[in-house]
Amino acid sequence: MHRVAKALFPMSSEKIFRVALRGDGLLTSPRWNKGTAFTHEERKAFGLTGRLPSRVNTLDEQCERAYAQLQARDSPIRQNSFLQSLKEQNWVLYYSLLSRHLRELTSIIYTPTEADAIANYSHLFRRSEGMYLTLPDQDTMEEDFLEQTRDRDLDLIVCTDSEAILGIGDQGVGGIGISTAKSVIYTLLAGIDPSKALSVVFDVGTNNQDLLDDPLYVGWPQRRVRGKDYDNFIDRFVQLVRKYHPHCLLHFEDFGVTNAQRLLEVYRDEHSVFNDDIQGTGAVTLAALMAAVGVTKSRLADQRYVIYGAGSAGLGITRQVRDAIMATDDISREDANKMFFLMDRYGLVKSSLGADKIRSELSEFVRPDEEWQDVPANEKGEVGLLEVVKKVKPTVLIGCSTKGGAFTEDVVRAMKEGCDRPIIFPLSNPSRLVEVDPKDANEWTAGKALLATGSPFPPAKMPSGKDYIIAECNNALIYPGLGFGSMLCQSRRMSDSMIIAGARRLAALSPALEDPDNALLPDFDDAPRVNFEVAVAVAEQAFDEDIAGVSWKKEHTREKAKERQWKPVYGTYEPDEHGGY
Ligand SMILES: NC(=O)C1=CN([C@@H]2O[C@H](COP(=O)(O)OP(=O)(O)OC[C@H]3O[C@@H](n4cnc5c(N)ncnc54)[C@H](O)[C@@H]3O)[C@@H](O)[C@H]2O)C=CC1
Ligand SMILES: CC(=O)C(=O)O
Ligand SMILES: [Mg+2]
Repeated sequence: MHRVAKALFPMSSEKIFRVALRGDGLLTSPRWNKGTAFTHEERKAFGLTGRLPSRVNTLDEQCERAYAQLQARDSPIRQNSFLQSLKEQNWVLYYSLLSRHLRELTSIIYTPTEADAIANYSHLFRRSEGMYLTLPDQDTMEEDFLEQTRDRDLDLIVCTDSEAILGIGDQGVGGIGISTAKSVIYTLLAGIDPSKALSVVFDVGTNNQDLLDDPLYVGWPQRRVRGKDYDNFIDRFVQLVRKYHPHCLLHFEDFGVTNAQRLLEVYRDEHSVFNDDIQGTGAVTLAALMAAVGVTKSRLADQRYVIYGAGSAGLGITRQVRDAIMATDDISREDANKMFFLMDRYGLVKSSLGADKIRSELSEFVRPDEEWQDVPANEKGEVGLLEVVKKVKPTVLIGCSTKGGAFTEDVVRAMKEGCDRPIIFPLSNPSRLVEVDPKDANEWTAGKALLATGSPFPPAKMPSGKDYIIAECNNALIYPGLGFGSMLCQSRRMSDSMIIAGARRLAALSPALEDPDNALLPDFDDAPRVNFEVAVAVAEQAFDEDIAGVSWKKEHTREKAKERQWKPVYGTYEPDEHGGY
């Protein structure tokens, strides 16, 4: 989208804009459209008088009407479509409505409902929502990129190759829906100006046979391209971002497990890149664990960790927590690694499984076979979760396996036998894939489990009759702040210490600090404040490490962050005689 209007003052605090659009052009621009909120003076000045009914509405009234229209949609997926179309009409109204019903509507535009919207993308398709880069068209990538980004000052690009979407696997071109949803969350929770964000899908084919067989599938109907051709395609794009938008944060979302960590390692020293499933999930889980060990009055280093599902999220969490243990408790990497027991679809990650099953990235965490000789295994020599729990007596059990119900009653009860306050985080999304319903885990542990989930769940009842609020340990509670902090200070990269600083700030806001029976993490309704605090901590850390790229000083971080935030409020428009820019 080309810029057609300019703010007289910086975007966040200004109220007056000179706008070059008129008539239908203005009404069909989601960035500038106000619908019935255009004043009579504006209607005259911009050729809108005959295009709108007479009454001028306030934003409050518009939100009230839109909310009633939304509620008339009888299913979450229809509500998702309604909100998608509202976004295409009027950004201020869309974001204002979401902000007013944050918890309720986040579940519609993000997990769990967005997973269904993505799975049905080709059937729900109405219009473009970002940049579709298809592998066979790569020779025109630079032209296509400039077509959409020329004259735009981008702060953020969210991209996906759609191989591991939200726990529902390979979704081909429909994965653009996760790029846009994550980008919306950046605006909603961190105030990123939506006109400075771009959503991208890399369509490198799909191995989802249902999509390949679907005549209405709108993506490139070929099997996934891998290897050098894939790497070159992604690299072309990253180099374009570096060339034209050197300060823009490049956020990777839902890449497959064979590419996610690898790409992060390749690019993280070159540019400010961030992998949300690895780093965002690692950070929010670290914060929840810090809060949980606060409740049990122990240290991260005192725990025994079973991580069930050793993919991007599982390994990201493991490394993040391991690094925090090393940094906090002066423990060697080798000793810290020994605290973790990783599991995947073939059971415990142990040495006899061999390189065909164990990805090289897991090598630090492979358990020696000798340790498991006395433990029952199946005919393939695989050790299951119940056996691992009985032997290890974990104090922490984290699920990111996409295996709904994997934490069975036997497993949870066995864990409770080994420790008084089991810390159980079934993090898989969407809700139907959760490893254990938190209500059950609470019941099987007589209310002793400290719980957090990836998608929203209703409170569980404690034996006292009090509600136990299930913390939503979703990376959305932290990634917008991590990203905003990095954009704000234009850090050359997103360092591990910046991420740990963000996690510490989030943990310091835990309601469980006030009362151990409270939720481990702040309520999602508080996510904007929380992400703001995270952003400030992250940017301040970048100054401390001397990787901030701005000329202002560290002590101005908070005020700069406030100034920079985009808010969904209408300004006053004046015609721009000179055609804007
Ligand atoms: N709460 C949050 O903020 C986040 C939650 N997630 C969720 O975590 C889950 C995994 O996501 P990613 O790590 O990105 O995917 P991934 O595909 O990288 O990892 C999944 C891992 O689980 C393993 N797995 C599959 N079936 C299994 C089984 N039956 N038993 C044990 N392991 C099994 C896979 O082999 C793979 O290694 C998804 O449901 C995703 O939605 C992911 C990122 C953030
Ligand atoms: C939350 C998220 O990033 C995921 O489920 O993949
Ligand atoms: Mg994700």
